[in-house]
Amino acid sequence: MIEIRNLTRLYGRTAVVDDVSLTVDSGQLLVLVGTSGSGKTTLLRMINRLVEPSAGRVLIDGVDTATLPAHLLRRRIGYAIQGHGLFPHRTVAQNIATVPRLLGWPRAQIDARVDELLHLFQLDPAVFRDRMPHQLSGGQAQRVGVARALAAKPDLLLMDEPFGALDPLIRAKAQADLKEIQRRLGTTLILVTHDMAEAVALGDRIAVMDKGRLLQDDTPATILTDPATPFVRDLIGTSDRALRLLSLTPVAALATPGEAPGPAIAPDASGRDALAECLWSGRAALPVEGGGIVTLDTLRAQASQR
Ligand SMILES: Nc1ncnc2c1ncn2[C@@H]1O[C@H](COP(=O)(O)OP(=O)(O)OP(=O)(O)O)[C@@H](O)[C@H]1O
Repeated sequence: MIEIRNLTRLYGRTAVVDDVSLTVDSGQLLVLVGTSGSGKTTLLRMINRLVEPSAGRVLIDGVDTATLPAHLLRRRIGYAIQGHGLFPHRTVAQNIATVPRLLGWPRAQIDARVDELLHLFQLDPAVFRDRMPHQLSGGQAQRVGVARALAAKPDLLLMDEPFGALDPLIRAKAQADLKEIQRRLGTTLILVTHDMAEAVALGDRIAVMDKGRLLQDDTPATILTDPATPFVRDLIGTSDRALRLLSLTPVAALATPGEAPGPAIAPDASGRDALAECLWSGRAALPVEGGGIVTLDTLRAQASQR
């Protein structure tokens, strides 16, 4: 569990992070959103002490991080940034191996871990192990950056706009992969993004910042239906909030008894997918694989402010 207590960072007399308190449970994915310059990166970097707080504390599993040497703390916390930050003169394998080597893992264990991660990110080790960063595409480099952050199996992973440079298709795939990996490994994850769709797709919780202050910290559904301030409402955007809300719910949770004609939809598709299929095929109800139907009426009720 991460407990951020009254964290403040001053530059000169300006508080760029201003008395922020937040708790992130183990295994949770918290997304930090906010306008440019609102203090997201500074808050993130105070957690691994790349930036020292001016006031306040960070506790990881009850231990005050100020009591640990900063370089040891950073080896325990994965950190991935936009533009990947790979070491340009080291191979992909050497980049991924950075923290395990610092931690003194045996050679064979490091090699096995590098291959495991390359497979996980769909990069064939035979092809990519010995490549240099300049021989990678932007998307490949970014995946290697995330693999490096995960290498030593950190319990906590901090990510700052990790998918910023990816095209929309690869980005959606990378998001799905990350969520799956995070669930499987039970990693606690704090991720900064500008992209509200990404925040809604990934976050167990979304924390909204403005001018160094935390405005709201809630589930995506509550942020969408009950924004705490006009700023939060504007940030999440009002035009497609109904669709975002639908994207949060799997069809299985919307199914009701009954029968409907036409091809069935998968139970793990989202309500948004179901709506799109209804509109596209001109149907008012779809059968759900495994039983039941999802109707336009149910989708309409789900998509409105409750
Ligand atoms: N080393 C520094 N010295 C002085 N001011 C700084 C320093 N680092 C950050 N700031 C200021 O602190 C504020 C918050 O910056 P921060 O990078 O945390 O914001 P952000 O929300 O991550 O922004 P973005 O979304 O644009 O990355 C900005 O106004 C920035 O100019």
